[in-house]
Amino acid sequence: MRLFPVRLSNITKMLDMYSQFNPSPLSIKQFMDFGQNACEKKSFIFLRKELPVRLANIMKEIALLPDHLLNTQSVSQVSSWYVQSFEEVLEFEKAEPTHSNLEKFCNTLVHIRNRHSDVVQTMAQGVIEMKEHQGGPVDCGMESSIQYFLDRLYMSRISIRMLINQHTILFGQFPNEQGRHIGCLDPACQISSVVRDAYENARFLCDQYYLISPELEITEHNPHDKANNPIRTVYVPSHLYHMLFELFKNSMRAVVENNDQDKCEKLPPIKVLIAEGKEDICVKISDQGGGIPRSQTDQLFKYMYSTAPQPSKSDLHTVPLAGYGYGLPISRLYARYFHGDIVLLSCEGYGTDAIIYMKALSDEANELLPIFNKTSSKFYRATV
Ligand SMILES: CS(=O)(=O)N1CCC(Oc2ccc(-c3c(C(=O)NC[C@H]4CC[C@H](C(=O)O)CC4)noc3-c3cc(Cl)c(O)cc3O)cc2)CC1
Repeated sequence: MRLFPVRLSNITKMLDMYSQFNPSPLSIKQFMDFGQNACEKKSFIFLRKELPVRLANIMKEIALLPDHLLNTQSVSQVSSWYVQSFEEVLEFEKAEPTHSNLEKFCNTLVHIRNRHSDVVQTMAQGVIEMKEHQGGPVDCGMESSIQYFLDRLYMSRISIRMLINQHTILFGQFPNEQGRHIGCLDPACQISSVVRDAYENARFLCDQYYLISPELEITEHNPHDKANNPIRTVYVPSHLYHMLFELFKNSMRAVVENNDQDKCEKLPPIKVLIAEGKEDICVKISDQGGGIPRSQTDQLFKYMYSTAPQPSKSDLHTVPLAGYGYGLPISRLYARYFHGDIVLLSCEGYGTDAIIYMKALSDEANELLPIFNKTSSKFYRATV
């Protein structure tokens, strides 16, 4: 994207200024407390500073990428989206919080969210362009710096979309159609319902492609609740759904492809345990899909996972359980975003357990945000 000198120097100056601030992480409790007595002016005042800070922090890292990645058409496109969005938010830097400006700000956030909707696919395309341009395999130093960068880019993107979604849902066109939800947060998210929802949708794809799918068994364990009511927590249901949908697709692919259906009438079921402790809420997905060697488990979290097919649009209908090679790493980012995690424990020859960890207490579920500083910059210099 060619920028005129005056515009370029202005952006550079503003980037340097805003990237000197550290992003301010919020906890799920803070999102909830604010949302219960939501004030649009306060949200506007906070976001017109916090959004440029988060944008500037990741834009400084985009600028540090190696030229043969940064100069690909796709990564240049992503970079220009960030520049445009950064400039659009800065137009409100000194604006009065009038009704008209608040409405314009909300519309701008919707526009920015839509502009960035294809960042993940476009970055995947950029990595492919870089590999094609290089003509050979990417060395492990380059792969680890790309892994480091993409983890931070997508975590930053998750956090920016969380802030935008909260503001546009709370103060947008339909503020009163939320029921008990506070923005995209559900204060009483029933985990087993999200599990069933994700399972049914993954099963639909599995049946479409393999004409068969494993059954689901759910067990809940909540030692603090004698009545053993369904376990609920304050969370973003769409984040939990994203993680579960990816993990169910992987389990179904392994179970169907690694069980000889001629020999056994039924496929072994996928078993899900939901457990609530004092510190963690865990969702364990256990399958008998044959497992993977311990030496290969880390590979599954790599954005450049070698066997992940790079589907064309048509492929996504014909090979539905495959992804762009980003399903698992991004699912782990969703878990880590609120200080949880996803862990894979595979027993080669038998099957795999995938465990989603979430914080049980909303005041411990703090955003985990990438911060641009000398340490992160050194990482790029060291491995490029
Ligand atoms: C980057 S991504 O997120 O987009 N994505 C990651 C996922 C990948 O697809 C998959 C899916 C399933 C599996 C798989 C196997 C399996 O396949 N075993 C048999 C091979 C074991 C190695 C063996 C070899 O040595 O090469 C060759 C056979 N066994 O256990 C699992 C499994 C994995 C996850 Cl993560 C899980 O949650 C549950 C599971 O049961 C592997 C790969 C698409 C790409």
